[in-house]
Amino acid sequence: MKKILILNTGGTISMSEDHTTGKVSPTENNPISIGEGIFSHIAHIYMENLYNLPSPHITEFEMFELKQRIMQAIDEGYEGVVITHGTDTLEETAYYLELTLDVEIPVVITGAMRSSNEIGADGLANLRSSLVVAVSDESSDKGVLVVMNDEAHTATYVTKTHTTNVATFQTPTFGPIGLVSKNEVIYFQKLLKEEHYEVNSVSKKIYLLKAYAGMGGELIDAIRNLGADGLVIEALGAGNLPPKTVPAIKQLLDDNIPVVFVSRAFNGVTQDVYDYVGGGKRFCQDGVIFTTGLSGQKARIKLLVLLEANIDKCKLEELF
Ligand SMILES: NC(=O)C[C@H](N)C(=O)O
Repeated sequence: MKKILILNTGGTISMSEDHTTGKVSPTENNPISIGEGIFSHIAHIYMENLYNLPSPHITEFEMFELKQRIMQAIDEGYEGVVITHGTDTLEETAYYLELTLDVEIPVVITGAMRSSNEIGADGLANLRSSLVVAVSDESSDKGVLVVMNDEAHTATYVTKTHTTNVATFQTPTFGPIGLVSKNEVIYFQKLLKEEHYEVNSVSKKIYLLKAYAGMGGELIDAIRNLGADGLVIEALGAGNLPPKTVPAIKQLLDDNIPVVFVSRAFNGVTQDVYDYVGGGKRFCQDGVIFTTGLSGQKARIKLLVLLEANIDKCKLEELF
């Protein structure tokens, strides 16, 4: 049997509901800890409580420490790692690990939409599926995987699509890459591109803004005044912004602060098509970086990782 490390970081999977008030909160004894015993037929399991944080409390510091802990786990001879995490920011941690870990062993991240003592609680079921994925030899070249609701998704493209539904994690453009049955995972697809960067610090300030009709440049100016290292904007359509934002964007670019556009639309990629004031064509000529299919939160993680890895700013465009 394989030796698997489970790293708990918190989230609903580690919480319980107070049946009288309906409040859901972290408990002293992590309810997921019984998984070590009940799944001992799947793997030799070792469980560690790294944190007990709701995922809105997770920052780049915890992501970095988690990455370091996984690298240490490889030296300790673990053959797979399963991370339990709150679902709100799970996709960001997953993508951070995807970009910063260059490892052969399966790394799987999971969570739950219902706390441990709610009817239909999904935490243990997701943990079981994650262990099935982590012990499979076929999982080793698939990058960091998000396993929820009997599906395996790539960290790069998966996103939380529903506030409460257990089928919340989806990959909008092409679906899950694998399905988990009782005893095995079956893969149907694989990511074409893998990229890894060496990160040894947590120091950059990257901001994320969403565009809207009538938007001006005030927030963009404020972000520049905060000493931003980079800005990601969820732009309109294929990559356009209202005209009043143009001077503020130009100022950022003049100051050599990278600006990345994703689309606020749910599907599709950004493209420099429109040649009007605020149109994507002009922003692209000015030096704004356009992304291919990443969401705002993922593009933010990528810009953060690239800058922490000291990638030359003139290379950023080709890496997006
Ligand atoms: N389902 C969950 O885990 C949501 C919770 N608020 C968290 O992200 O910690």
